[in-house]
Amino acid sequence: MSIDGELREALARLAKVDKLLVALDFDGVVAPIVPRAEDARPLPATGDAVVRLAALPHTWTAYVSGRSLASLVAVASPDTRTLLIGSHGAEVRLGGEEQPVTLDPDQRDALDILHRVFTEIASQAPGTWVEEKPAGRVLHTRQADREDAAAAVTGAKKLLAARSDIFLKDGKEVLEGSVVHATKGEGLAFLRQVTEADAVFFAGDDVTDEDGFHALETGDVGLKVGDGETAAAFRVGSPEDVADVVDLLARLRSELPAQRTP
Ligand SMILES: O=P(O)(O)OC[C@H]1O[C@H](O[C@H]2O[C@H](CO)[C@@H](O)[C@H](O)[C@H]2O)[C@H](O)[C@@H](O)[C@@H]1O
Repeated sequence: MSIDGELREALARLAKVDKLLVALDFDGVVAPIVPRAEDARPLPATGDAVVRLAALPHTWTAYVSGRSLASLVAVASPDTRTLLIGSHGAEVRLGGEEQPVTLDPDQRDALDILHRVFTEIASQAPGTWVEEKPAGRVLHTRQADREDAAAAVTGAKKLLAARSDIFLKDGKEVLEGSVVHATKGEGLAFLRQVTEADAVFFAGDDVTDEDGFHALETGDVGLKVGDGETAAAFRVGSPEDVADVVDLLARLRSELPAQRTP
């Protein structure tokens, strides 16, 4: 892909900041969307650029994902330098050290109810299935007939409408439910704080990534992948394009004289 001039300029500016955080959503950004969640894998070019960035001084890389940490680690195989935000902000791994989510008794009861509703719906809608996370459940509909998928999501939302302790989010052919209120915006703000980054690059493709784009500040760069409304300043079409962008950022930053000596 030829990278648009304004995006190229923004990357060149970003590459020069003292402390840089490069944060990427996983599914649909680092890894192309696939029918089965467990089959998603990073594009090699993106994974390689992330490793090169993480090796540079004053440069942090992060995956900011809706997946549970366990699922993210299984599919992304990140090295321990890459910071991880899982479950849309509810789980954190810094330097290989996990800060797992803990649930109180009321949240555990709510998770049981969420599990029962989603599994009951999935048992009646062929092609749907339920993914388990420490603080939530995901009703996957990608492999279902479109009418069955829509009916399953509508039915689940109706059954959970009165629950103020279960937070629902629409995603790409999924309905996510969580008993912990967390957003990628909070996840990014936390990473900005712990890394003391002077600027942040964030790329995302889904509606839940908009919380991340809204958390960006002056001097940051937001990159939307694919179609749909966005608060990001820049847009590319596909994960393959993201690979080109992250590779360019890694090259620009590694070419700076200050980056050559750790
Ligand atoms: O925030 P992300 O890293 O993008 O995670 C969002 C959800 O991603 C996964 O589901 C999505 O990707 C699957 C594999 O490509 C696809 O089959 C599914 O339809 C997508 O919605 C993951 O399974 C969820 O837990 C994440 O929340």
